[in-house]
Amino acid sequence: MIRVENLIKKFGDTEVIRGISADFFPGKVNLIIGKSGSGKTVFMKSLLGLYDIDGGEIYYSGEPLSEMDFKRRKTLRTEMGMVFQGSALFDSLTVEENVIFPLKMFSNMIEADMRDRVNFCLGRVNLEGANKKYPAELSGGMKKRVAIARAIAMNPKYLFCDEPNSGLDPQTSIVIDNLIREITLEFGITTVINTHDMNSVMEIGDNVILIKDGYKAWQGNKADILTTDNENVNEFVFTSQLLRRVKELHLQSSRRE
Ligand SMILES: Nc1ncnc2c1ncn2[C@@H]1O[C@H](COP(=O)(O)OP(=O)(O)OP(=O)(O)O)[C@@H](O)[C@H]1O
Repeated sequence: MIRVENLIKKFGDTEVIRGISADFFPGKVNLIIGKSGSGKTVFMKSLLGLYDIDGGEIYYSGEPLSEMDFKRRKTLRTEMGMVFQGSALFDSLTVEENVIFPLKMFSNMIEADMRDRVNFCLGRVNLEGANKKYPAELSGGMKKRVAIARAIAMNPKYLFCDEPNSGLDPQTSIVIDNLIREITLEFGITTVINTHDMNSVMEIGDNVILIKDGYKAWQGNKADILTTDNENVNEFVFTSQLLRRVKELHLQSSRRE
């Protein structure tokens, strides 16, 4: 579990994250949504310990991040998987070399066990047999799946994904969303995803946090989105005609029941 208490992050005199508190539970997909520039990336980088924060605290399984020394932070890093925008694979390495990379860097496993783990992870993302391919030979969706396989190679407790669907078509996005959700549930991972993608929110949003101008403007789940009268949610989520219509129909049918 990750607990964030009254997180504040400034750049110079400008407060970019303005007192956000939130709990992220294991086995749940937690989505951070918000307009461009609202603070999603700064929030996630703060969680990862990439920024020194200016106030508040982040707890990993109850342990304050600010009190972790270098050695403890390094161990924590091995408990985190990351899927970056654009997949961030090493182009000169094969699929299996990409996935084995964190194991070689951070584990003491023997080579045969590492190979087994790589094959398990590639199987889990339905990429059996792709071991010897290079990223350039893969589609965008396949690259994302390799990135997910690499992110789970170390059996992480926490998984962070920054815009995992960027550059993917809607159908492939759903495949990736569902894969992340299945893995989150199956391995009891605490997953935090930054996204703009409303399809993702309605598909896998167990716990959704809307950030506006650096503060938490709303929190709920995908079902709550259809019923809330929070103006910030409606402004952000229902800019799409289609979603607005879906919400109207949903409210009409619940009034009839
Ligand atoms: N290193 C930095 N120095 C100064 N200001 C920064 C820095 N990084 C981000 N900011 C500012 O913090 C605010 C939040 O930025 P952030 O990147 O978190 O937004 P975002 O919600 O992730 O946007 P997007 O969806 O476009 O990625 C912005 O006003 C941005 O200009």
